[in-house]
Amino acid sequence: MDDTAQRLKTLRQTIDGIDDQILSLLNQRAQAAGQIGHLKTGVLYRPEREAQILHRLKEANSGPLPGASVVFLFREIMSACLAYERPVSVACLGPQGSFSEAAVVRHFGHAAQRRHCDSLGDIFRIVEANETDFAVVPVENSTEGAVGIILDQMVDTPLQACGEVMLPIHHQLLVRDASLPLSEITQVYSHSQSLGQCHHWLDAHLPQARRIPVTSNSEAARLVGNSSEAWAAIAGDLAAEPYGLYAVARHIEDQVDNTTRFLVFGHLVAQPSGKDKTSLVVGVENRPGAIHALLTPLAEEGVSMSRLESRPARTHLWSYVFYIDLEGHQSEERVARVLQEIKKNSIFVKVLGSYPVTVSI
Ligand SMILES: C=C(O[C@@H]1C=C(C(=O)O)C=C[C@H]1O)C(=O)O
Repeated sequence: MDDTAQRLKTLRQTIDGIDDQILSLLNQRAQAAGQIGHLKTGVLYRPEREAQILHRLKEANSGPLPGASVVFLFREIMSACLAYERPVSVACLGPQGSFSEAAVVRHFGHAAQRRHCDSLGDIFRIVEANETDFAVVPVENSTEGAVGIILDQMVDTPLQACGEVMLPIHHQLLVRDASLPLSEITQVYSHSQSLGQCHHWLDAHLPQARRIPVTSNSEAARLVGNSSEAWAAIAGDLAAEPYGLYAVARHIEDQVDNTTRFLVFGHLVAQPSGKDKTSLVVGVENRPGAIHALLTPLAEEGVSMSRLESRPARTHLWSYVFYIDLEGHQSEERVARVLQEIKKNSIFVKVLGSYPVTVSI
């Protein structure tokens, strides 16, 4: 055996020894998590505890593994530990291969059971009826803005927001026959948000193709996979393989840092994690200075606002509701004081929930 072969053998023995230790530790961890599970009632998943674990390990990490890998691996470890007791079930927009599914996996890990819904309209109802533990819904995109149908439903649902997910969105042009020239594509299918996010690329490269909005990107991929027409779909990587499609153009989104923010909804009230956000919907009177009065308490209490979005109220013509994200948990005193003041200056307030900010990877 030459010197290199000997070194390879020794290093592989070292790795085998480390793997044995990791395996034993993982099983010890699953058992400890299981014992905690027996002390709980209801859903075992605790978003604030998971966020604290990920923040702590990311900060404690001295490398050489990057923080993103540490977060990814421990997310999966927690997902597997939870599934050993009982996997969480999560409703998301489907069919298989959607960005919503990618958001579920990014937040809950691969052990989460996914329930794919045909339209965004069904998702809250499924969790409200206890058919799944949670729902993950898209609320805003960095290129296309708010997802209106979800904002409207958030006002009506009794569910609580208990987590957020930031997902980088990269679009691919998917076709059944990889040799099909782009100039021969007659129709391109996708969700309207995604068609909007790729608007400039489509003008430049597929000017002849009709753009057809459908309920989701993966539904677009499914349609194209089932047809022998010269059609294309715009969707993410996950949607290619299940429908027998090939990516003939990659990263066709107009903005390279295109990101969608999702919220997790469930029956669970997330406890403070130390790094939280609170989302609310506020209706104000249509009078001069109403918004100013609404926002003044924030400045006075030093509470930052990370989002302010207006949307027409469906009850009165030309009245608006505002979607506001504040930094902090509603149980923190200064946030509670701000909420009190906002209540005084508005027609109605609905606190959608407080939840840990996404742990970036
Ligand atoms: C073990 C617990 O339950 C679940 C599993 C966790 C884990 O694997 O570390 C963390 C939070 C919960 O989702 C706990 O609450 O501590």
